[in-house]
Amino acid sequence: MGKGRTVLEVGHDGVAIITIVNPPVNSLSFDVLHSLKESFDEASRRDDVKAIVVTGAKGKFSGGFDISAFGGIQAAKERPKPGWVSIEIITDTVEASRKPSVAAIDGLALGGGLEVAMACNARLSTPTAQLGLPELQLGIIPGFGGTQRLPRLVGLTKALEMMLTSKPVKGQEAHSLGLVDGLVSADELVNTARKWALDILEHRRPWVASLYKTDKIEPLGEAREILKFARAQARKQAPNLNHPLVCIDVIEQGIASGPRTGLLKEAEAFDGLVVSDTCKSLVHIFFAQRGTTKVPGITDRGLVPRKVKKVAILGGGLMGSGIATALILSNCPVILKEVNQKFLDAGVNRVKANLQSRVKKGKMSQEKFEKAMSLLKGSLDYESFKDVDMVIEAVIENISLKQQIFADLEKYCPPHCILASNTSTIDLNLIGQKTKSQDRIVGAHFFSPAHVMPLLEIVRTAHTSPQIIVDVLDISKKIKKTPVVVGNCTGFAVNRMFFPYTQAGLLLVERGANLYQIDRVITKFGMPMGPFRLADLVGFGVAIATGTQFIQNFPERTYKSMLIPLLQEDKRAGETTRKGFYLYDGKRKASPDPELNNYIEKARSISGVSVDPKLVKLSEKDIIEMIFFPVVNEACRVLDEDIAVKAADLDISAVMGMGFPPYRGGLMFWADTLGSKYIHSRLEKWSELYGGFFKPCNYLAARAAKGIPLSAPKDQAMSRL
Ligand SMILES: C[C@H](O)CC(=O)SCCNC(=O)CCNC(=O)[C@H](O)C(C)(C)COP(=O)(O)OP(=O)(O)OC[C@H]1O[C@@H](n2cnc3c(N)ncnc32)[C@H](O)[C@@H]1OP(=O)(O)O
Repeated sequence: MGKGRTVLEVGHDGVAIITIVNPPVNSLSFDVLHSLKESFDEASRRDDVKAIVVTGAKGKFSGGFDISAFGGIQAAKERPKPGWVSIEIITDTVEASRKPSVAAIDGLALGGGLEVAMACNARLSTPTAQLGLPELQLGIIPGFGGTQRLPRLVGLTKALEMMLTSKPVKGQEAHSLGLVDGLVSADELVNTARKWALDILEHRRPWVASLYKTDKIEPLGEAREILKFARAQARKQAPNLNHPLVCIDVIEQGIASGPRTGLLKEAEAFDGLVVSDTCKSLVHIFFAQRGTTKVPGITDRGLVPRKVKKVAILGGGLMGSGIATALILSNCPVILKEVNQKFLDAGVNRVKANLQSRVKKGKMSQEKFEKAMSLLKGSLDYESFKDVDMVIEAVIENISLKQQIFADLEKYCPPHCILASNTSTIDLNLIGQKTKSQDRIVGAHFFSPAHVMPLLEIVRTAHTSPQIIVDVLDISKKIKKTPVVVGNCTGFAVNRMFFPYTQAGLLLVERGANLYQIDRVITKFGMPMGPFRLADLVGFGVAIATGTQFIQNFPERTYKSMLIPLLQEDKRAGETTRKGFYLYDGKRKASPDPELNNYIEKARSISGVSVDPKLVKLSEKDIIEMIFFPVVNEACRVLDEDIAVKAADLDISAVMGMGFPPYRGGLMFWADTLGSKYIHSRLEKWSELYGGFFKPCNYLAARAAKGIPLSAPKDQAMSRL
């Protein structure tokens, strides 16, 4: 069975409508591309066809090249010659057709989809359609002529912005940029496009080949300045990535040597990038992100999510107000409950401040701000909880307080209501102990700031009903969070994986490694912050509280350093006190503190360890491995205990919860590029030298023994073990 096609229909007016059909997003598979060429050839041949309209089925023009075909391209021994799509099909067949063509764009025209549209002689779109070239997000560059045509349609600066940020523009903006020639409502779209195509034929409208447009392109000297600036920006923003620079080079080639040379250079560069590790990693992340909502035994039962029309939040602190902000931003009415008027006012003001900062940045209109605020109601009692569909508890981490709250909720909320807790450390079974509603108790673990961070851990206990999980998955989609369904344990998936990150840092520093060098190397690897800068940001109060949880639950593998408590004792509690591992100025700029050595020496003597010359001169590679392999080891335990459903979910958790660089494919994907055998042997060695903290877990040992990837599903691995 083929993967999609185009359908050609010729009307009485002599206009051939070529429709791209490949659900769900009409992506351009090779079958679709071949069929597009055949449809154009047929339309050119047929005497009854005067002009052509290209459109997409069911309100979507096209989501671009078929990303699921990348794997095949990467594995293929022989590949078609560069440019057979961008030159032979898109340029020499579509754009060079003897009959004028108009793209009728509804829904989306992304990547290859927009590139096909740009090769047509005019474009019409609905005001809300999304148009963009997001290829860089996948580690490639536009490969169907986008690097050449977009600058010629919208100018170099805007084209660079659209490609380098991968952000689409809406039809309305596309029109003002000159990317589309007219805005039309969805019902009128195809009919208007038909007339437009005939108008071109009859010279009532211009017949434009975008590839040869010159009016929007700056003269070469000026263009080179703009490109130079873009290069500097790209190097600064993504120092580990090469493909943004390749994209800029390809654009430059087209401006300097002409668009056809540019097309060829684009095709060659695309062919090189599509097989790169960066592309493989980012494509993995693309599918892994969409895969988190597929939970075996839960989402395959045909359950339909129930509508959540109103949510109550308990606690207006940092987390509660952030969660309330996320909900009202997605048009969901919220009741925010606090224990007294002062706290309630503070909570409502936090929500207000969150939204106002959007208004200030120009991301939100005053009207939308007022609309969002009108969805928030404060409350000091449970009276208004009678008709809520979901409650999210976000009070301080105190077991008996939470137990009381859940017992109250059972009394005041309707029986269908989802009872969620945002706890990050307390066992959900304990929280629900005083209720008979264990089946509707679920964890909704947001990350701070909750209205900004994209991840939501949905924590299920052995009693949580599948319907509740399906409901919360649906809510996460509505509030634009990526959900990961995890099991109930200390730290769930993200905090559990994150814990050894700082621990490894502390162990190394006590044995003589340079703290600031560790942070530098880890940041260079691609993390937003190294373990020490992060600990400063989170604050030592939280670090010590979490540490206590881990010592209680995982004593055999928790490294008990006194460094953080010693600093805390001296009122150096991290960034909020302007002193932690670093010193902070008024602008939050961190600088190293020579006095830190005194604390390190004290901690060293308490731990009874001495400086190890090997650890004083660690290479960058060693630092990366000694910090991250314990993280990988913990992730293996998380998988072994079925806390996470699949390794790809941990990749997404690492990328969205920890800031692990997506271009390395997430934690487990990255680990598999190094191999289970290698990781195991390194950990084994270090555990002999430095103790149980590094000891490889059984899951890792078993896979290393047979050379099985860490991310291979358990059932597949079992058959090989
Ligand atoms: C040579 C060319 O220059 C190269 C290219 O064109 S590369 C491709 C460029 N295009 C893109 O990057 C767009 C990628 N897609 C997206 O951003 C989003 O999917 C979207 C905006 C199109 C739709 O978003 P949304 O409505 O939230 O639905 P979403 O869940 O993401 O996607 C729906 C399904 O379509 C699939 N899909 C989306 N775009 C696809 C694509 N280009 N190829 C293959 N499958 C695609 C998704 O995997 C998902 O499948 P699933 O239901 O089995 O999980």
